[in-house]
Amino acid sequence: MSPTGTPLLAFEDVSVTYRTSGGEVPAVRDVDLTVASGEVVGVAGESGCGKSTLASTILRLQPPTAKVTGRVIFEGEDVQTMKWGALRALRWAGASMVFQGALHSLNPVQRVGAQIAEPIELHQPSLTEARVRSMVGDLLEQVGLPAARARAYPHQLSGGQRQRVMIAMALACGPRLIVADEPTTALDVMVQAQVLGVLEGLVRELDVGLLMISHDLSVLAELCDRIAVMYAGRVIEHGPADKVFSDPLHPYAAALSASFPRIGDPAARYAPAGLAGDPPDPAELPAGCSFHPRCPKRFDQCDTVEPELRWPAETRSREAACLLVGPS
Ligand SMILES: Nc1ncnc2c1ncn2[C@@H]1O[C@H](COP(=O)(O)OP(=O)(O)OP(=O)(O)O)[C@@H](O)[C@H]1O
Repeated sequence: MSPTGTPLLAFEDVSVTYRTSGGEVPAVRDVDLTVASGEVVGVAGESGCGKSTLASTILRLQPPTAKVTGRVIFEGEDVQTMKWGALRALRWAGASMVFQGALHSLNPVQRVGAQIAEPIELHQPSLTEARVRSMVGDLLEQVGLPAARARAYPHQLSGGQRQRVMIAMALACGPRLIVADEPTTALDVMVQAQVLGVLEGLVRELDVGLLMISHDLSVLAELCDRIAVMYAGRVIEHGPADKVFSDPLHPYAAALSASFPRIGDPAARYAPAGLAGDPPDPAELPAGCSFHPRCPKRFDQCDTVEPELRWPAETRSREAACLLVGPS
């Protein structure tokens, strides 16, 4: 929190619906979540649960077919309604994003130094070329690369080095928030740990907020202070990272936490333990709890009642949307 108690980022009852030829797709539903300065918050869930859609609203990057309701508040201002000038200032300098797969995000025919320099030049056009070059060198060193790598093209770097370049780029304009969407998914486990270590170290050192999105709860458990687990567009569990991972309240969070520690078995890493089937198509959500068709603990009421995200009395800092958790 800031000294005034305002979080850096706050999703307030945020829902996102895509208009498609097949009808409305409710990709995100009623999400409340905050990130404070210096805090690392994780968003977990299987593919299609709405993680990236939620993240896209922070910089108003959602496609025009998406309708956002609720409020996405960054440093006290609603990103979804702010004027274009304020939005331009927000992107890179207020909040920046690190996406999955640096190979696709970086321009293959431009040296990486020039790519890191671009947002700096955009936001501080008065800086001299030499000053920008020196800032780029410093940024590369901050992410553990020699400054001379600025002259490399993306294909001359390893996957881990490219992802470090993406982190350097995200830091270039001194943002207060970094949003990292599956930043290390394409990397092998060792390199993944190194890159995540760099990211976390910098966030803590610079007192930047980090919203980290991943399907891998074990990765989030290592880095994050808090984790929100999403299913079918909703947050279904939220609490301190170690608790959500080691002692999950919701049966879906339990399945996610049980699936990922199996290093070296890539197929198993992505399948939540003991769960049959796939998450529902958001356009055809089941009645009641969206998770009930896959839930090992389902009982009759689950087919008709959609549980609210609530604070169980015995675990004040945690909440879960399950009829088995807390008073019904
Ligand atoms: N532009 C779009 N138009 C229509 N539906 C979309 C669009 N983008 C995403 N969706 C749908 O919204 C839902 C949420 O997708 P989203 O990409 O946010 O999930 P995710 O959890 O980030 O998954 P992944 O990890 O695979 O990116 C999915 O059902 C997806 O098919």
